[in-house]
Amino acid sequence: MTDLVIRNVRPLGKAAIDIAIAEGRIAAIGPNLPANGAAEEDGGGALLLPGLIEAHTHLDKTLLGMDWVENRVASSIRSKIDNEREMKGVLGLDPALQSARQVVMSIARGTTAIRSHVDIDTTYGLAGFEGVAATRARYADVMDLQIVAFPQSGMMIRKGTIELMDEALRQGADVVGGLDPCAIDFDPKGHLDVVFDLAVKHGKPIDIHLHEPGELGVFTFGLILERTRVHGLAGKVTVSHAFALGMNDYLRIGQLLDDIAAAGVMLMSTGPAGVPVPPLIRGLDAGIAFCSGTDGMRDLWNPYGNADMLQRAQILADRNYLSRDVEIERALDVCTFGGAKVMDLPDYGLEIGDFADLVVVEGRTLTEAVVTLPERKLVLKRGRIVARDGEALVEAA
Ligand SMILES: Nc1ccnc(=O)[nH]1
Repeated sequence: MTDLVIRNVRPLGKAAIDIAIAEGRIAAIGPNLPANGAAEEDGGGALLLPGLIEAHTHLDKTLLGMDWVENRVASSIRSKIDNEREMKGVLGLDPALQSARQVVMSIARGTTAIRSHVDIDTTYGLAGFEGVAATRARYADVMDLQIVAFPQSGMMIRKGTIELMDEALRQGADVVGGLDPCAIDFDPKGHLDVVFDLAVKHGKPIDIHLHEPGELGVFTFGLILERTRVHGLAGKVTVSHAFALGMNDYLRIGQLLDDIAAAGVMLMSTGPAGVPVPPLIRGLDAGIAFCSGTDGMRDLWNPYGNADMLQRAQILADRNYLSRDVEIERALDVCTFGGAKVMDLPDYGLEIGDFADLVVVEGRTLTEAVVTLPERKLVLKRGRIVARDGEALVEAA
């Protein structure tokens, strides 16, 4: 039985058709579909996209909805980590409430799946994980939420963190995180052996923050690729940020991108200004799966971000100096199909049988939508309308 028919939408910019939805999935695609008494929505000739995928953020620590906090921290990663760990307690940040606020903002912007890194450290223990896990349960029918157990303050340099990581994974964290094995943890072999051992023990994928620049990051990449091959984890390992791949040595980086593709390691880039970034088109052409994300937003690291993955596609395209429509569409693809691949989301897409995780936006072409960032007219999760005209239909408080 059909539950909903969305009329006159253009899937990925193609010719206008109707979409029928039944039991949370796309049941039919074609012109003038019968409603058979089901609800109907008029798409008005707008674009139809699969749900946007937020594949890298930090839901546990956004300050959304709280008082403004003046950022006075030095720009080094070490300073940000230490400042944040201290200030979270001072501010009384509540990971369950804060993550709920960002999830609702994401829904309003058309995101239907989120991968969030969540801090695990010896100061707060599993509090962040428990808060975001509560949010994951609360919004389970409107958002796919993956939790990465993330040793933000380091693992080898803070005794007791490994045990907490293990416990978070035992309690249902979905992904094993890691962070700068050399630059923050001062023990690349120790750090990566623990990360890969935890992944094998719990049967979970890996997503490692790698801010390490240049030679240092290239060195760490070698260790990650080696372990990915040895453990047979192709398609299960993501390296986030990967700034080293922006290094100005095209022969070397070209070879490394090919090695990353061959190992089945995936990449996440937010397209930040001011730091080198992995070359998107070269990486995609090498066959690497890319995803993107908002990263930390309105938090103690930086004041920016609005959880809009359409805007993220624009930032990613702009940062990679893309101006041709076909290339800008590839940046959008990273924020839809790329994220779904990295997160291993089943039945994602716009084919019959896929989950009806959908976004309707104005735009003559996909590139125009990336450029103009229209309000999301309709957002559906598993066939249910969860946002309309830019407003989420679920609440945070
Ligand atoms: N970009 C980042 C945000 C939060 N934590 C990190 O380690 N990195």
